[in-house]
Amino acid sequence: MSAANPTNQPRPPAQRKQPLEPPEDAVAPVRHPEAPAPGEPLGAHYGQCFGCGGEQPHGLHLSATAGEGVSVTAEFTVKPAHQGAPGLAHGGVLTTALDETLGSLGWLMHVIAVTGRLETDFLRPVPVGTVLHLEAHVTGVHGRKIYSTAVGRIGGPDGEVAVRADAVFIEVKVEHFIDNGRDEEIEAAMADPDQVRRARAFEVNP
Ligand SMILES: CCCCCCCCCCCCCC(=O)SCCNC(=O)CCNC(=O)[C@H](O)C(C)(C)COP(=O)(O)OP(=O)(O)OC[C@H]1O[C@@H](n2cnc3c(N)ncnc32)[C@H](O)[C@@H]1OP(=O)(O)O
Repeated sequence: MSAANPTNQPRPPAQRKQPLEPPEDAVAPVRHPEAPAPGEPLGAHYGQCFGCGGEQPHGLHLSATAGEGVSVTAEFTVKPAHQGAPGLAHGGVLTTALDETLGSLGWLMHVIAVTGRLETDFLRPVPVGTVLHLEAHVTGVHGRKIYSTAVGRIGGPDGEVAVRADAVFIEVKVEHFIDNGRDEEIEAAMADPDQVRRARAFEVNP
């Protein structure tokens, strides 16, 4: 009997861990013709997002920039509110930074996708005050599954690798949010006067 599966019953398919590498018949990701140009900041997809929103006082305020192909770079400054051990970033916060960076790749394909599986490797501790430089790109697309990978470096694009992650995001329709999110936030987001942000949330066309 294993600790991860104490009853040793076979898991139903939906609960089985899915591979993080694209399958052999995966296709290359396609950059949308109207995606932001390389070097253009992506901005926040939602003001209240803990990862990128400007309206979350203790959020990460991560800012992502479009790269070549289907890739992004991002920066996140570790603040005292992000500590786990004294003076060091919490691992869950670092995973959030990776998740947010990977999540922003969808906008380059004009696809809405949510994290299905995300695996983080923590290679170096990250002190408070660090500017974590992140890079993420899509490695393959298979149906609704988007495979991607990200790395976080200390101080700049050539800094020491502190964290890395592989992920599978699953493409969803906007109903995923409308049907599952709390009404008051959904209604406020739909009334967002920022047209780009609203388009990114609700009017994304494949
Ligand atoms: C307000 C709106 C704002 C929006 C702005 C943009 C948002 C950006 C937010 C960014 C914030 C940062 C990002 C965040 O933090 S996003 C927040 C964290 N993530 C979530 O909350 C997702 C919760 N999970 C679900 O809702 C469902 O389970 C989903 C939608 C994921 C799938 O349920 P659904 O019933 O739809 O799918 P299906 O069962 O028919 O499967 C379809 C295919 O997918 C494969 N599969 C399924 N699950 C997994 C898995 N876990 N790993 C790997 N693969 C998986 C499955 O094998 C199948 O493959 P195949 O058999 O076809 O080969």
